[in-house]
Amino acid sequence: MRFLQRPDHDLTYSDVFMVPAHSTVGSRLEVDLTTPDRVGTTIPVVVANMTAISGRRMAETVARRGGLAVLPQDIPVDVVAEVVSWVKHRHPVYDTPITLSPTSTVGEALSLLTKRAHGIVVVVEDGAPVGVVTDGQCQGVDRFTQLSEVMTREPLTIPAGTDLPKIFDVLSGERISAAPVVEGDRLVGVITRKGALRSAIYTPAVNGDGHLLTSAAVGINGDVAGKARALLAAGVDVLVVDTAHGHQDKAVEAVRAVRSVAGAVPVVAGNVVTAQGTRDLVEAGADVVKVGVGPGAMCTTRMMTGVGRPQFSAVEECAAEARSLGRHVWADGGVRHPRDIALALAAGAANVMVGSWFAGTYESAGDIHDDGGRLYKESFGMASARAVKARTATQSGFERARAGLFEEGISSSRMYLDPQRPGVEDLIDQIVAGVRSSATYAGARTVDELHERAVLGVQSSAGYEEGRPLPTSW
Ligand SMILES: NC(=O)C1=CN([C@@H]2O[C@H](COP(=O)(O)OP(=O)(O)OC[C@H]3O[C@@H](n4cnc5c(N)ncnc54)[C@H](OP(=O)(O)O)[C@@H]3O)[C@@H](O)[C@H]2O)C=CC1
Ligand SMILES: Nc1nc2c(ncn2[C@@H]2O[C@H](COP(=O)(O)O)[C@@H](O)[C@H]2O)c(=O)[nH]1
Ligand SMILES: [K+]
Repeated sequence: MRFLQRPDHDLTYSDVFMVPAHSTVGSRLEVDLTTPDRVGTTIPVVVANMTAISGRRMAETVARRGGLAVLPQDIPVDVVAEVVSWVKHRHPVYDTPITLSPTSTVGEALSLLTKRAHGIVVVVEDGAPVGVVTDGQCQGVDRFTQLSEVMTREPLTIPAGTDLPKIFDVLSGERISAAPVVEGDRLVGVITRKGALRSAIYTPAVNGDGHLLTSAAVGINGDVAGKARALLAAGVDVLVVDTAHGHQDKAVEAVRAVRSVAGAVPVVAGNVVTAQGTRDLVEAGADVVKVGVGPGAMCTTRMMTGVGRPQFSAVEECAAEARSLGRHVWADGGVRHPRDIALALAAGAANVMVGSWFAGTYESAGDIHDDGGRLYKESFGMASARAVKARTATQSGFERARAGLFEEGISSSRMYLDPQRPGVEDLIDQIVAGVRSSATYAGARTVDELHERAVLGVQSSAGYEEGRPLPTSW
């Protein structure tokens, strides 16, 4: 990566733009976004380890499209083990169905429909689909109405293994968006028209056994090696050592402890924003260093402490150091648009963490709320009073109150679902389209080539503003 003119101050994503270069890449579909960090992701998207965002549905859905979700350090190990096992038993192509019985109610169906983006409840009897219910069929009827009264009977089903373009055509021909997938008459999944298209374009992130990839975070306090061992025993494929200030002795010790038990499992550690911080974590055993202090949407660190670093420059410096040591970085925080991910990769990141942007999706861990017809989810920072209270639940009242004094995050924010893109896969489509296109503008076929070839400039806020679309006249 090079600058047209290297600036003498630090920059964040909005400060920079990429200049188009001569390209021999004939199509955006020629771009391979497999990440060079060797964790197994086929797109550069990692869901941040935040309690309001990263749970089982997020992990399953994102891994199916080639990304990875990190389960937060606050989730008890036995729950992580259960989630990991569940994710690993999901189908790499078909979505997990929402199932109810013919005597279940419309109210139950409505409360479950927003858990997943595919938009149908499959009504089952003895494991076989006997009906399908959509949101439309639940409107205008009493919430206690039984599903047998509103469902479409003898629904169209797709035999498992059917060719993906054929599924797309069949669903288009029948003018339906989703159908149950069956082996014999047994329900094994759901597929949507968009899902068939996506499965033809994306490659799932899987481990050596072909199971969807999983990851979990461990903090730096307590028995770090013991917790890491337990996570490994649960089948976690990528371990993340997670703390606000990764460049402190305790964090370095924690990385050493995790490395000593991790074997061949990749160890990610952070957060830092300097070359020296990167080097120290690599020397302690990190395969990947997580970069970002203060850019997160839920984060008040910079306002509380004045500490942090504009994210583009932080990623650039840390990535250069990591790459010189044969390692990589994940850019963590501050991503609001697909462009930010392209720019993080241009700066040298191998993968990019997204938190709050994904909070406003069906698949995030929180409950859905309705604000006068606009759906939203509540999100909160992992250093907020709310998260600290949960994390310190086993400590004395005094210790909890003392920990609560050091909050550096928002306890409650509303993340609205975009009606055009309510599912995390909709956002992934947008990200992947943007980043593939960005690579072709740079003449790059891979993530590494994007980094090597990118030419960047620094823009004024007017320059940034010019790039935004204008929905009304001026
Ligand atoms: N990327 C970012 O900008 C930030 C991310 N976070 C996220 O919030 C969550 C909680 O992280 P964290 O607060 O590290 O909690 P942890 O539970 O991981 O504990 C951090 C440990 O480090 C010690 N410590 C020393 N200096 C600091 C410091 N400046 N900030 C925080 N801890 C310090 C703490 O001791 P003591 O409490 O006695 O001081 C404590 O023992 C994590 O998920 C983290 O990623 C939080 C802040 C910034
Ligand atoms: N200072 C804080 N940082 C936080 C907190 N919770 C999460 N985070 C960091 O943000 C990123 C995600 O960034 P986003 O812009 O995509 O939301 C996450 O991975 C953490 O590093 C917090 O309470 N305080
Ligand atoms: K912030």
